[in-house]
Amino acid sequence: METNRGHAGQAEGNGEQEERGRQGRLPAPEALLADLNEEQQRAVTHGEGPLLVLAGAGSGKTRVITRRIAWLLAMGIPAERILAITFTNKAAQEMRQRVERLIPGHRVWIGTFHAFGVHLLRQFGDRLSLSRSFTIYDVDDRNAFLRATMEAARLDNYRYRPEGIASAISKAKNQLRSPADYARSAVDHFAQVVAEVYPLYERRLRQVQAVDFDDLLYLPALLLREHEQIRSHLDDRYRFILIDEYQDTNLAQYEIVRRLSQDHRNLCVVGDPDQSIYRWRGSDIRNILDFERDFPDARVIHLPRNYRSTGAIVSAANRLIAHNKQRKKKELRTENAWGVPVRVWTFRDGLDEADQVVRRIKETVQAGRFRYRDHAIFVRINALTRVLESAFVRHGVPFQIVKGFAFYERKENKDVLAYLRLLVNPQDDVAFERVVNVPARGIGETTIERLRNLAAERGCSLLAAAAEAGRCTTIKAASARALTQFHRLITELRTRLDLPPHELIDLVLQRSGYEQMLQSSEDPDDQERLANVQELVTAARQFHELNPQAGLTGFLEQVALASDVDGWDHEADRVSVMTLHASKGLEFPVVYILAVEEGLLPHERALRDEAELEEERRLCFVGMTRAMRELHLCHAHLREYRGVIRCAIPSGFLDELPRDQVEWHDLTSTDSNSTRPGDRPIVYAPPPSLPPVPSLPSSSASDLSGSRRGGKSILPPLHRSAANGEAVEGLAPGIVIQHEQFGIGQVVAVSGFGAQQRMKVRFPAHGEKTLLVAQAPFRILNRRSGS
Ligand SMILES: Nc1ncnc2c1ncn2[C@@H]1O[C@H](COP(=O)(O)OP(=O)(O)OP(=O)(O)O)[C@@H](O)[C@H]1O
Ligand SMILES: [Mg+2]
Repeated sequence: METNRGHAGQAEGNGEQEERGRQGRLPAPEALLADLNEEQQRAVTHGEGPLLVLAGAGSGKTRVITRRIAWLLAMGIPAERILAITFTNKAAQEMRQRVERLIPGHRVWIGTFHAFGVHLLRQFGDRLSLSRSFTIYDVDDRNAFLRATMEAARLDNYRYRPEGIASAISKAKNQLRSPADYARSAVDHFAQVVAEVYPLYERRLRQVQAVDFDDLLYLPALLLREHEQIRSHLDDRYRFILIDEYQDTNLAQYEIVRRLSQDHRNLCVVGDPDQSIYRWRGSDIRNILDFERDFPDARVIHLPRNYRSTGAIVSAANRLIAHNKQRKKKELRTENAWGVPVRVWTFRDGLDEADQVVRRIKETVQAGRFRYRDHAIFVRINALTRVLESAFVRHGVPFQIVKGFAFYERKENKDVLAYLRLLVNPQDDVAFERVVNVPARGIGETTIERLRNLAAERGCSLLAAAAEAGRCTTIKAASARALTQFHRLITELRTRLDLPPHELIDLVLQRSGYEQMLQSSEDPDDQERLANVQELVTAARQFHELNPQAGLTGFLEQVALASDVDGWDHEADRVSVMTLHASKGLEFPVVYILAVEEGLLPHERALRDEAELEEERRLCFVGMTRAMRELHLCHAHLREYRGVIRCAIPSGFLDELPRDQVEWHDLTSTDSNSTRPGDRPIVYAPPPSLPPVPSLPSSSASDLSGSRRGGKSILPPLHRSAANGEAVEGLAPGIVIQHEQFGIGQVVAVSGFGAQQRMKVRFPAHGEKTLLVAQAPFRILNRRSGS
């Protein structure tokens, strides 16, 4: 019996050295090497000069970084001379703790590139006319700000959406192209519009003392490029630089690294080109492939052995990735046991897939083979988690969906955060506009428009203009009063900036009337919103306890830098659900990858582009190589995606796995869960011209329900509630049903109870119908995703 031998979580070992560290004794340098193989030891003990560790998944690269930090410290290198960069804040936190266990009390700076960027800008931003209290705009803020910039410059009459222009600017920054660089190469009309907007956007951002997310890399790169004194100071300060997941650096990150390791070339990077999955965000795999060209004297170390996964998993992953043409040939090897075969599961539809996977996990846990926390489910896109959520609830299985910043993206929390941002940076016009009339203060859009004009005339912020509103003839007296009151509120609150962040949030909630607004609301959702903003107070308190010196600015910074995986609690005994992208660097005893289907994995975006297809294959490879003991790949015949139910074709990636080593299980018919090792799955070929289901005329929709394979319907039987006259559980607006006569439709309203329960359903081919639930012959097909 396999009893809880695996561990889930951030990969990188928990050897006995760490135990020793916990007991407070500093390990002798050699003790740090005991549980490393020869190549790892060479990497850890490498002296000065550039070092590239190029190695496959699960071969101990992250362990090398952690151990090398400890080694350098044990060799007497002062902590402040070491800089370690990880891919997520979560990974940084883990690494910090692991080093802490080896060398208690160390103070090495370990964080992401973005956090390092903030760190530099808070120190040296003044060289770029940036005050210490600058605001960090997230994507929403940035888009709103760009829109406002275009409106102010009367550039909003083009047919291009601000989001499109914003992402072109983002790309330019990641490639270190200034507005002038961009303008020089702008040929088509879109590029010319971008070239016109980009400098205005930059100028206005600086006026309001804000930076966007890309600036956190772009500006430090400029700083290091243009201020030699600062560059050489930092180069000297960070004598030893270590970077994990180097294959996913972009040009701006690369520039920062290069500039910091010019005089002291003690740069150690580790990575795996087969795991480069952020091309769409500007990552450039060439950074790792060209390392030897950039540093001709670099020492290159390959780690030969995978410690993470069973032989079966390693073999399957090897076979998949071998199909990429743009790669250096390399094979993972492991000395671990072969283990159980990789399994491919075929389901009827996505609902069935979620249901059966969750059920299987529950059975495995009940049988004592693994814990819930040993399991992870990966999906290509977030939208697929919705169906899983209800399956978990139905089966009473504890789970966590790793979408860390969703909490901070809730409207109410963004409102409260906007108040805080405005307190820290009164120039922050985006924050001002967000909260000036929340709660309602009788300040309408016309007033705001006039206030914007006033601010533009005076060349001041909206908040400063608000103080003067009374003197502006175009603003109505009542609105002007409201504006000056708002100005007074913010000014008063600003005098309390010395309070710890959670106390300040409390004060803001009370004084702004925000709490009162939610408390007195009749809307039941507002009670939940109230709970959320109170949770924000808790988050701030916890932050303060851990970082008593960081203050409100530190808290806002943490919020701004939060990424998906940061909210993940790897110690909780829950099944983890996350995107394949978020799974990078982690490991779990049991992994399920859902919806391994054409259009999802590989994503439809990649179907026509060979380079993108290879990136999708790498993404699949990353997911597979997270598994330590068991790997399950799932696909279904029907998949609901973007509110449309489609026939789904198994991913071509499944065909690339070693057929004789993978077990295929077809669960599309209730009586057959037979195992046929070595068999190909029975591929359900959809009729060639089948359009998305909801637009089907009802006759073809019933054809679909009659589709047969092996003599069995591929859909569940019709729900005939007339037979028992009961209300149907789980019926709610948004749910997609199939009616015997009207075909597929979406529920728009449900009313009444028991035998009297009615639902209003919109049928594409028949319009809206109100039906008595207990009488209607229908079945629930699926929830509508994206609703
Ligand atoms: N020498 C070793 N002996 C035993 N276990 C090891 C050794 N080196 C690494 N491991 C273990 O192997 C697993 C993978 O290590 P690690 O996460 O460092 O690999 P990686 O190369 O960083 O993987 P990835 O490419 O997925 O980021 C971890 O559980 C780690 O503890
Ligand atoms: Mg790693």
